[in-house]
Amino acid sequence: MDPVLGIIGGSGLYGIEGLDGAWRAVDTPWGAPSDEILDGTLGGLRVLFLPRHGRGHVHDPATIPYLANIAALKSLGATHVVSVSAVGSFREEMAPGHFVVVDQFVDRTRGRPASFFGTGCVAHVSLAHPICDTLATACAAAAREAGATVHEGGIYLAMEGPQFSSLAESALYRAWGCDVIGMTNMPEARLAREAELHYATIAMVTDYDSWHPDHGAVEIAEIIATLKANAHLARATVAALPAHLDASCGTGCATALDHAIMTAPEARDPALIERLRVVAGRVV
Ligand SMILES: CSC[C@H]1O[C@H](OP(=O)(O)O)[C@H](O)[C@@H]1O
Ligand SMILES: Nc1ncnc2[nH]cnc12
Repeated sequence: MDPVLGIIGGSGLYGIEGLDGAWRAVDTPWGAPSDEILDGTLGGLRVLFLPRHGRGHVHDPATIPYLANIAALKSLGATHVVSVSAVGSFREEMAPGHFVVVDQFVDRTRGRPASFFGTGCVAHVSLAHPICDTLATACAAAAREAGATVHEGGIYLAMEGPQFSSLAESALYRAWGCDVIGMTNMPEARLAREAELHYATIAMVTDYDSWHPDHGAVEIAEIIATLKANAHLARATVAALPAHLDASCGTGCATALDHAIMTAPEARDPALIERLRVVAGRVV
């Protein structure tokens, strides 16, 4: 099966230059995604682009329709999903303007729907390695080719927001060993794994969060300025990605549901099973 690349564009990335295609409205059993999806071709590969916050930045981190976003990409045939996200940094060496291809998450979000499964069909997928190793390698190679300074590996702390962290929280997350902070990659990564999609994140550092003694509080103006200054790198990275995509996977993303469903076939809720066909049709 040829790979189909879904790209979820975060803050500052609401379109993709050079992606020839059409915006398509998609509906899912979990409602509409954040926006229409740009379905087109880039570098000979089918690419599906979805602006996470919607064009014009309409959705806040807590109310982004994460389930619909992942279901919509899956229903259009995505096999891989790359998140492009703005983050704050907890490390001096991960400076504003740098890209971090993260490999782990700590999830501090609260109350966001975080699973396609539930009463009537219970499933437990592994999230020990939430990032697809092969896809992350491709992201790092593409970002380097684009001319970005790239850090391979890093722990992304997903906070609830929408306010930025307090100084005490920032110091605590840093002491925990986290590397970058954002508000959106959870539950997105959980849902991508449940939908058996290869998922990776290119985190673009926009600021030093609030722990840094030489920098003041996080200001949105600083973040937007850094995003604008590095937009060309994000665009060039996305353009370079198709050539680096490798359909192989050592993480087991595409078979994540093989032994995950606990509910006996005769005890399953037919209505939930019907909805699940969109994301888990291989096993339900
Ligand atoms: C514009 S700063 C805060 C905002 O940016 C990040 O979103 P995304 O991952 O979609 O780029 C961060 O998580 C916040 O939602
Ligand atoms: N410092 C920060 N905290 C949370 N999300 C962010 N996105 C960009 N910078 C951030």
